[in-house]
Parts: sequence; structure tokens; C-alpha cells
Amino acid sequence: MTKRIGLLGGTFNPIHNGHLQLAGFVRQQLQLDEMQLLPNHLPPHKEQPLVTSAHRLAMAQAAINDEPQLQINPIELNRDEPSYSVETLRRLRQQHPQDAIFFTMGMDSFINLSSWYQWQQLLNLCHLVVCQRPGDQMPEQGPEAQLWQQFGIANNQLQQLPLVGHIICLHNPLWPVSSTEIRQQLQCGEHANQWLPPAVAQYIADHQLYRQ
Ligand SMILES: Nc1ncnc2c1ncn2[C@@H]1O[C@H](COP(=O)(O)OP(=O)(O)OP(=O)(O)O)[C@@H](O)[C@H]1O
Ligand SMILES: O=C(O)c1ccc[n+]([C@@H]2O[C@H](COP(=O)([O-])O)[C@@H](O)[C@H]2O)c1
Repeated sequence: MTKRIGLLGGTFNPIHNGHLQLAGFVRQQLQLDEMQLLPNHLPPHKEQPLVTSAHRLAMAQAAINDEPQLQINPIELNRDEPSYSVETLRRLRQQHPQDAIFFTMGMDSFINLSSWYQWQQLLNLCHLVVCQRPGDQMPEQGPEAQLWQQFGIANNQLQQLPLVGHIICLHNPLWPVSSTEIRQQLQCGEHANQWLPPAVAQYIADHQLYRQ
């Protein structure tokens, strides 16, 4: 029996309610059987976070304790090389040859997709699910626009999908939050509790993270 598996990769530095809302929305809209968070170890396009992968993983675990529909897949955490999504997807595809995989991202990620390692291979391995994020829109030209024109699928055609190969752009509510803003607030000595799951806010306080 084919399963529908959602993935949300991220640096989660720290994980915030925007990530949880995004994962929950996609899971519900696409009627996914599973939704896995994939914390990366060495983010390919970001400076290495000051906060360790172990702390980022622990915060993600704390965040989903009250979210039984979400799981964490640590597949990227044990590899000492950049967490290229195509490599992760190849490994997951081997583990799930008969399942549909939905790799989820915000629009800010999608508009830079053509800079990802071996990005042309991604749609051979999964579907891409793109969600709206404040400040970014579907491009009208360039490689990402062409990809969307070629592989985009309408939201009313999601019932009978193949296992890979389409881009699904969802019209989600906007969640105006980023890890960057949260880190900045914490550095200034403010709390960022509005957008942090309580267990994550507690973890940050207990371990005195993001103070410098
Ligand atoms: N508020 C949000 N709305 C929609 N998508 C989001 C939101 N926050 C994060 N995402 C998406 O979740 C994925 C992982 O995000 P990431 O862990 O880099 O968080 P971030 O808030 O973008 O971090 P930073 O501010 O440090 O860049 C990315 O695909 C990103 O686009
Ligand atoms: O594969 C790549 O080249 C690539 C480039 C940038 C980002 N990614 C992945 O996209 C996800 C979101 O990345 P980020 O940097 O916004 O946290 C995360 O799973 C990253 O590993 C992947």
C-alpha cells in the first residue's frame, strides 16, 4: 500500500511555531500518512549555526512532544558533509521505493532552488510542496518559474498523484516568523515566546542559548 510521506528539512535554529504550522498545514492539506522533520547538520547555504546540532535536535524533539502527528528523522545528523537534500532524498527513496514523498519548503527556499546541489534531480525523487512565506512570491521568470510552469499541478488535482515529479504550491495562511528574528530578539534580552513552543522557550532558557 502506497504511503504519502511529507518531509520538512530545516536548520531549525531554533524551531518555531511557523515550522510547526507549516508541517501541520501540509500534512492536513495533502492527507499525509507521516510528516517528518529533517534537522540538517551542515546547512548547505548558511553559515554553520553557533548552536550545535545536538541542541537544535533537542529543541525539535521538545517542540513535537505535544504534536503526535509529527516525527523527527535524524538522517542528516550523522553525516559530516553538507546536508544536500538530493542526497537525503536518494537515501529515503531507497528506504521507501513505493511511497510518494513530498518535500516541503517555504517560498524563500523555492526561489533559490536552482542554486541547490543537483537541483534538477529533485523531482525525480519526490514532489516539492511550496508554501507561502511573507515577503516572497512565485517568480515570473528564471529557472524556478520555468520549473513551476513545467511541473506545477493545480490544487484540485492532488488526489491521484504519481510518486514523484510535481510541484504543489499551497495557499496557506501567512506565519510571520523566522529563526533569524527569534535569535535577534533573544540576543537583545527579549523573550520570543509568542512564536516559540513553550518547551523550546524553556530549553533555550535552561541552556542559555542565543544570548550572544
Ligand atoms: N514562517 C514560515 N512560513 C513558511 N515557511 C517557513 C517559515 N519558517 C520557515 N519556513 C520554511 O521552513 C524550512 C526550514 O526553515 P529554517 O529552519 O531555515 O527556518 P528560518 O526561519 O527560515 O531560519 P532563518 O531565519 O535562520 O533563515 C524552509 O524551507 C523555510 O522556507
Ligand atoms: O541541497 C541543497 O543544496 C540545499 C541548499 C539549501 C537548503 N537545502 C535544504 O533546505 C532545507 C531548508 O534549508 P534552510 O537553509 O532554509 O534551513 C534544509 O533541509 C536544507 O538542508 C538544501
